[in-house]
Amino acid sequence: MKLRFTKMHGAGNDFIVIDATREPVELPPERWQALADRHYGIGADQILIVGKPNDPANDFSYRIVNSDGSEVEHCGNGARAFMHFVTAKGLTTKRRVSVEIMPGLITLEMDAAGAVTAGMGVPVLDAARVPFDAAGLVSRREGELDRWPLDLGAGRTAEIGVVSMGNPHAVLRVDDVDTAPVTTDGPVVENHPRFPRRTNVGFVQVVDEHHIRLRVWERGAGETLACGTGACGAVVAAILAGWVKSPVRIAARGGELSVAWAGPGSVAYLGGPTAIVFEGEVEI
Ligand SMILES: N[C@@H](CCC[C@H](N)C(=O)O)C(=O)O
Repeated sequence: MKLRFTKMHGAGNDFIVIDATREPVELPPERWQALADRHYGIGADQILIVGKPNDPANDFSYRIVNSDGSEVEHCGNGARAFMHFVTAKGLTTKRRVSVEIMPGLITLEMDAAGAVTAGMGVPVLDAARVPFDAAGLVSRREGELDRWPLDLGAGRTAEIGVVSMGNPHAVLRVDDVDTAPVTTDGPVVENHPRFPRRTNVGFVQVVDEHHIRLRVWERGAGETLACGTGACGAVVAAILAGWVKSPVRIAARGGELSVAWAGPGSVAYLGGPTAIVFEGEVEI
């Protein structure tokens, strides 16, 4: 059987997008993993499955699968690419759509010039709900941010903030993202036993009060060229700590994102580029 797909990216975070609005598409995790493989498959950081809403009051539903085959809660660049996709494919003529994802509803908006802003939901700041197991740890409070000492083994400790954007994020401040231990400490933090659902790991360099540089080691995908929920998690942590003020420009390796957040209890908004790269058909 053949499956039609669209290859997209958002600031270099790349996706296989599948239209499952007419008929559902279900594959086992190892098949998704094979499609995302960069040598034997199409290649992608995530697979986005566009579906019909469960509640007819909403416009769409949307599932996200990491390149390791794990299904996850949220994907910020994916959400922006999603809006671009449903518009380009004529699945909607609306400029603003409500989309069901695992943690709840998100709202995506496209302006007349085609730029998409994703309402990413209200960040969860309670460590236990990230989820992060802080039992027995004492945090160092910086502004409104708890910075937790995380044991990395071999006598090393990283100081992390934790935020959930629906999916979990650990945020570390570094002096220079170019020399940060993203590919070595990233997987250690991702799989740390204090994160029962694993975590995404953001390494933040503050450039000035409206500008950060960011590299993200993504749960289930490794380092990506940009991460939208990672950008939101990093900006939320950085605002709480008093390092930056909203709105914030995020320089990622694959392009520039922007995040605006008015503070605890408010929705975070994500902007940035998206593109369709090619269309294809694959045997499944
Ligand atoms: N690239 C994404 C995040 C995708 C999910 C993440 N790897 C997770 O496991 O939570 C983004 O743009 O947010």
